[in-house]
Amino acid sequence: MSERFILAIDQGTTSSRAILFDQAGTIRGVAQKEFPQYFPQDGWVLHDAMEIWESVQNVIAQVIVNQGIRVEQIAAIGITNQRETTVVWDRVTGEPVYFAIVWQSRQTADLCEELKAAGYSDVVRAKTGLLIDAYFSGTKVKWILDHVEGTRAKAEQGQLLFGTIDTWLLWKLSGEQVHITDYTNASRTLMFNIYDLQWDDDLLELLTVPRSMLPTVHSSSEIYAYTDPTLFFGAAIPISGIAGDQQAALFGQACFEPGMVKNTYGTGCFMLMNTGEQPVRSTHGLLTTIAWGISGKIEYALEGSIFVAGSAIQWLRDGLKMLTTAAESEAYAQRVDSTEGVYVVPAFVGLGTPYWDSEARGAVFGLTRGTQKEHFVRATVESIAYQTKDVLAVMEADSGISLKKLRVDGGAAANQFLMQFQSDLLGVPVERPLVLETTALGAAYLAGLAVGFWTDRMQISDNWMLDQTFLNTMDNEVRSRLYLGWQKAVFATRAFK
Ligand SMILES: Nc1ncnc2c1ncn2[C@@H]1O[C@H](COP(=O)(O)OP(=O)(O)O)[C@@H](O)[C@H]1O
Ligand SMILES: O=P(O)(O)OC[C@H](O)CO
Repeated sequence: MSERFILAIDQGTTSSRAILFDQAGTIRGVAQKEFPQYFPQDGWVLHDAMEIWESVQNVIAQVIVNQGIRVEQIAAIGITNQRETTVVWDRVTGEPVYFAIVWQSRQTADLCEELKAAGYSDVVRAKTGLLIDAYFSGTKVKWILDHVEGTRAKAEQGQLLFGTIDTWLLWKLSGEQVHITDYTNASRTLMFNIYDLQWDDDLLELLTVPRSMLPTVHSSSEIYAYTDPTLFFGAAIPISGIAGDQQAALFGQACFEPGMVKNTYGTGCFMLMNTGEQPVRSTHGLLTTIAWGISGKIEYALEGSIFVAGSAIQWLRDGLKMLTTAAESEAYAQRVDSTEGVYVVPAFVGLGTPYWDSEARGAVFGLTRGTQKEHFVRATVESIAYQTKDVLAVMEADSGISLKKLRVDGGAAANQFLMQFQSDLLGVPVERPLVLETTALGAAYLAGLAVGFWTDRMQISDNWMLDQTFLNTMDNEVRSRLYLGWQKAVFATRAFK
């Protein structure tokens, strides 16, 4: 019999990918497609949900054709997705009623300030593990119903559906039959109680979101539906794994034991620590979130969220035209020994953990007549590592665990300079696995476990393979001095409003 594969769909903030994995967890085919980003106003970030769906169909077809496999060789499909991004669509026409409001978008910041001023922060945190912030889906749904003509009446009549991107893709892949999400994605909506595992009526009332719009919430690993045979070469393939991309990366990195941590360097940067069956409440701006729910058991994670990481490199490339590719940032950074005191704080859409400051905007400090492009690029790359240090400090404080090593992944983890600087700044080893696409791998594992392609987590842990370890080479004194400069830069950025 011919070899079989799991197909992972990784629907990220800037691109969609379809990746074929074999049983060893090795990548056997990749197709990727970027899609347009829309920035219509300061701090707003939108996608077109139909463009996302088209990009996903495109990469699935491409990977099948390019690898020359038959669809019957795909044992199952796993979906992983940019989280929180909100789509509202008409259940009859299947058409979105508005753009997808992206997780990064600040367009509901005012509404969040109102909710905070009215004293809802504690109740929201107690139920959802989250803070009131424009990042999460709840206020985005309300924004659509409040601003897009005719939508509230339709929603109240049960005509509209809400979904994060996993739900939207499952709906489309299943031939518009199935309206389901998983625990990890539900836990990012601001409407889901992560302790009793239900949509929360009080929060729905607060956000004026009709319950009929919401998907049913399932585990992260089970057969949810089969692909519509009219879509992909006539095949009905089981779709059997769903997780938000950061939780999928935690799974793909085989961080199965409490205390294990991974950091994913993509558009944003997200550090998650597995806390096991015990949800840990943060006092420093970390989020309590569902790591996954499998076979009736929920496991939790602590998360630090950085809104702008790899996208700062895209800004250098597309906005400032300083680079032609993101990868070039490494060579520029290495061409100088330091930034000569330049700091870039890429708070383009505010700051996440631990500051949660919606109003902050990007800033540059320490420019002199001698500042060159190399210093500027290096400072931008370094900002990703500094933000990570901010997050790690509070992660250690809240969990009581001091980090022994950090597992890394995501597109920007390919940057050798960044990884070395990260290890130097944290003072701990940084471990990069052979497969950097751990987000997709995690979704593949979740899908494969549900159909018996893999048997258990032990097999998955055995598949994890090291590519490179980066060891600290920096003096304590230098580290303290550099970090103090960063802290001053953040302070000054936040003061400028
Ligand atoms: N070598 C590199 N150095 C720095 N940044 C990089 C490098 N390669 C990719 N990136 C950045 O990583 C991001 C892409 O990573 P990816 O994991 O695909 O993100 P996402 O899933 O959020 O779309 C982009 O923002 C890009 O600018
Ligand atoms: O697209 P990424 O990989 O930056 O991930 C986005 C996150 O899921 C947002 O919460």
